[in-house]
Order: sequence, then structure tokens, then C-alpha cells
Amino acid sequence: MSTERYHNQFTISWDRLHRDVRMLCHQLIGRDFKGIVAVTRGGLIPAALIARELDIRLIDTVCIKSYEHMEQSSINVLKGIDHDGDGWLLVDDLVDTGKTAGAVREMLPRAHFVTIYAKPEGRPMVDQYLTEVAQDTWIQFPWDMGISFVEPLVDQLRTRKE
Ligand SMILES: O=P(O)(O)OC[C@H]1O[C@H](OP(=O)(O)OP(=O)(O)O)[C@H](O)[C@@H]1O
Ligand code: HPA
Ligand SMILES: [Mg+2]
Repeated sequence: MSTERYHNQFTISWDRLHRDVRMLCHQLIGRDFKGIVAVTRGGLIPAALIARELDIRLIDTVCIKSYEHMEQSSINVLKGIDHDGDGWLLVDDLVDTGKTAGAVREMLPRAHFVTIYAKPEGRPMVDQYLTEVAQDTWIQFPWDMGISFVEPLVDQLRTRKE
């Protein structure tokens, strides 16, 4: 963990993410959305999965960046949108401090804003989320990880003793 703010890690597998997105979709079913606005890049994968479950074909993006790995920087909006979000579902992967969500909400004040994961500071910025995660926890998403060899426990312990 490289930033002072984060003391724990919550690792999300592809399976877990898929299951969590589907659970959120159960809560959204029956609502009639004009389309989805995904907040890039983190919102793209949940948006694609939600689009499949809710049979939504119209997908747009707001392109915004505020982190370089765990380091937060100022908000950089690369692409906005030309409506106020009325009738649209706005999707991001998570809300942490709420800075990104605040900027996106200003652009699309009438959208229904959902994230899969939410930390307490940013939680009030979204209309709906599935799972709350502690503020000091870094959520490790599957697209930032890879499968690699893990040394057997006995060898790890032997190395540590040497
Ligand atoms: O609530 P906040 O503290 O603003 O943090 C949450 C935002 O940070 C991450 O995006 P990031 O800027 O890292 O870009 P990415 O989606 O391209 O990974 C994440 O996908 C959210 O959009
Ligand atoms: N995980 C991944 N990306 C993030 C996080 C997090 O906990 N907070 C802000 N961007
Ligand atoms: Mg993002």
C-alpha cells in the first residue's frame, strides 16, 4: 500500500464483480432508462454488464481522470456531455472521496447515479450503490491484476527466516 490514506486492501475478482453488478441490476429492474452514461474508465465494465442485464443499447461516456494509481490529483474532464442526464443511468465503479462524483453530478444533475462500491465520504453523492467499503481500504479491481505464481507457504517462511 503506497498511500497513507489506505491501510487495507479489498480484492475483487472478475466473478465477484460480475455477481455484484448483477445484484445491483436486481435493484434497478423495472426502471425505464433512456440509456447509460459510463464514467470512464472504471465505469465502463459495470456499464457494459448493466446494459446486458437491463437490455440497454444506448451508451455514452463522460471521460474523467482524478487518480494516478493511488495518488489523487485534480479533476481532469476530457469529455463532457450535452444534456442534464434526465432519464439516464449514470454508472461508475466506485465512489471514494466523492470528488469525481461531484464533478459528474454537476454535469448530469438529473441522472440516476449508481456505483457498485461506495466509501462513506463519497456515499452521499450517489443515488444507489451495492456494497459499502471502509474509507481506508483500497479496492483492487480485477482489470488491475493478473494471475501469477505464488510460492508455497513453507518456502515463503523459509525465505523469511534466512
Ligand atoms: O471518489 P473519488 O475519490 O473521486 O474516486 C473515485 C474515482 O476514482 C477512480 O477513477 P480514476 O480517476 O482513477 O480513473 P479511472 O476510472 O480511469 O481508473 C474511480 O473509477 C472513480 O471514478
Ligand atoms: N480502488 C480503485 N480505484 C480507486 C479507488 C479504489 O479504492 N479510490 C479511487 N480510485
Ligand atoms: Mg474512474
